[in-house]
Amino acid sequence: MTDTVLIFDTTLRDGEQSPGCSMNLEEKLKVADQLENLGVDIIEAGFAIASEGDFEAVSEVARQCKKATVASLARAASADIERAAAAVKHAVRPRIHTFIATSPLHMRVKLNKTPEEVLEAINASVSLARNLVPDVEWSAEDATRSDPDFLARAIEVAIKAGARTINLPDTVGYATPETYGRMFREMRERVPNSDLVVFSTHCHNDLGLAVANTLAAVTAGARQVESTINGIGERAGNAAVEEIAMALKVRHDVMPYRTNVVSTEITRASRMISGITGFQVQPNKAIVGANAFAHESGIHQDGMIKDASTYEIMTPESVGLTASNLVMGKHSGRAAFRQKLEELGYKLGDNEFQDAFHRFKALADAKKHVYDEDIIALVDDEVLRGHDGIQVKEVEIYCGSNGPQRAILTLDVDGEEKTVTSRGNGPVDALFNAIRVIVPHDTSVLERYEVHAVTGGTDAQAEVSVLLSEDGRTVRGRGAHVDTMVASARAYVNALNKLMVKRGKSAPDARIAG
Ligand SMILES: CC(=O)SCCNC(=O)CCNC(=O)[C@H](O)C(C)(C)COP(=O)(O)OP(=O)(O)OC[C@H]1O[C@@H](n2cnc3c(N)ncnc32)[C@H](O)[C@@H]1OP(=O)(O)O
Ligand SMILES: CC(C)C(=O)C(=O)O
Repeated sequence: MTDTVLIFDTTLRDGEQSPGCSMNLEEKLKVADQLENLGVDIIEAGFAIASEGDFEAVSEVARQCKKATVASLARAASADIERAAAAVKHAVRPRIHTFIATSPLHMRVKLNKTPEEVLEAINASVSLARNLVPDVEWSAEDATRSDPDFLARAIEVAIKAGARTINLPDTVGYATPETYGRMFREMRERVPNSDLVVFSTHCHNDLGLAVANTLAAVTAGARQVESTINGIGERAGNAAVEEIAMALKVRHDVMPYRTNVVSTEITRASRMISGITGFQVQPNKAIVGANAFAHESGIHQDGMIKDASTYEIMTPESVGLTASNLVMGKHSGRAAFRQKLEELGYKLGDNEFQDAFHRFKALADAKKHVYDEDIIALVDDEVLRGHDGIQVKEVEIYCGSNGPQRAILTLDVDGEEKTVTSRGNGPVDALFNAIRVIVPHDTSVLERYEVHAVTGGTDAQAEVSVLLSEDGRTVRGRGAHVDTMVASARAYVNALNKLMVKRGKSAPDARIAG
């Protein structure tokens, strides 16, 4: 059996299922490009039948990818499978990933099917998919709560119908490393012809065990792992690609398997995803958290000075973090800024770079020290709104103890500038009221508004995060600026742009006030 573990990245499908985590086409193409740089083997680009937008995204990712296999998810339904086939057909290596639940609960309550009907559906769906593409993956949704005897029969049917990859998801994050590993061993042993297929993991993190379960299954013979950058995904998320790849690299002594991941691209990928989705990585997150290579206490610092291996089991460089001696300030030029961005894991296009550089200069004028965290916030902010149809042009706020507070706001709505003055119960309320006047969106609700300082000091940049919901859809927006009110306007408008995309309309629709 091969020692190579294939990485199936589902950031663009399961990752995008995180509430508030939608990506537009341009962002998905950018992520797919970085996933190829990272060396993932398979990119699940979406669920083609879900919407026109998903179909277009899968099709365009399929056209763009040069090395990776591109997959689309599909239910056990002919319309889903045909749509998936049409979307992936331009890929160098197309794959259809079809699934159906096999647990008694899901079959009875959700699918309203008998086990025999589910077996028929597996046979029909995998056979149809195999007629359309040579590479078919079949998943037993909720495998870990399925009856092992039935699961074995279902896998046998899928293999007979032509599936090349058999994925056994822990859909609700219920497994433990022992039970998950045992399931793989048992299925590999008892299902006929199981040596002809690749077994795959797909772990959710409801109990914080997603990576541990994934690794247990690899030890038990799985050779494909489904995972996402930063572990984003439905509910508590999926197993994190970066954690799996580094665990296999660092503990090769006890897990003698390899992946094709280029580990030095990890930081870049992680920052790109948090920048695009607005999901910040928790500081103590393994591998990519801000504190993953930080040492604060004296004994640790003493050890680090003597020999870094006293407290570091991998080098920051191995995950793409490079120590910098570039001090950035208002006298820095483009060359230093470009170098700094590279060190921080960013690769920007020419226009993005120029815009980011101008904003960096403005920031350096306003702020005494420009720290790496400032540049990260600034660039993430730039990446976020490069494609937005609605842009914040000017913000003026009148506030203080003698209300009512007032905001004068100018937005650019698809090339046309609109200015309004609004009042509110505090400056943020006044500002958001002004946005609502220019772009009416009465059906959406502001669920959350959060502010945090990027660095210490009273001249620190504020990073604002906003969660808007409408008809069960949630979107998250982020904005950063030395002025908290400007950051707030940028965050709200960023969320609003995403909401427009989710509604499937272009930003400046008929509902925009004159
Ligand atoms: C575990 C996972 O992550 S699975 C992937 C989850 N991702 C998503 O659902 C995101 C995209 N989903 C969507 O856009 C929509 O749910 C769609 C387009 C797929 C379907 O939309 P709708 O037709 O309106 O159906 P709806 O979402 O209300 O219900 C799902 C239907 O699919 C059925 N279904 C669920 N899984 C499967 C399956 N694997 N095979 C066949 N049918 C299935 C359900 O039983 C239900 O059927 P019913 O309407 O006859 O009761
Ligand atoms: C469709 C499958 C692979 C899935 O996402 C899950 O079971 O969590």
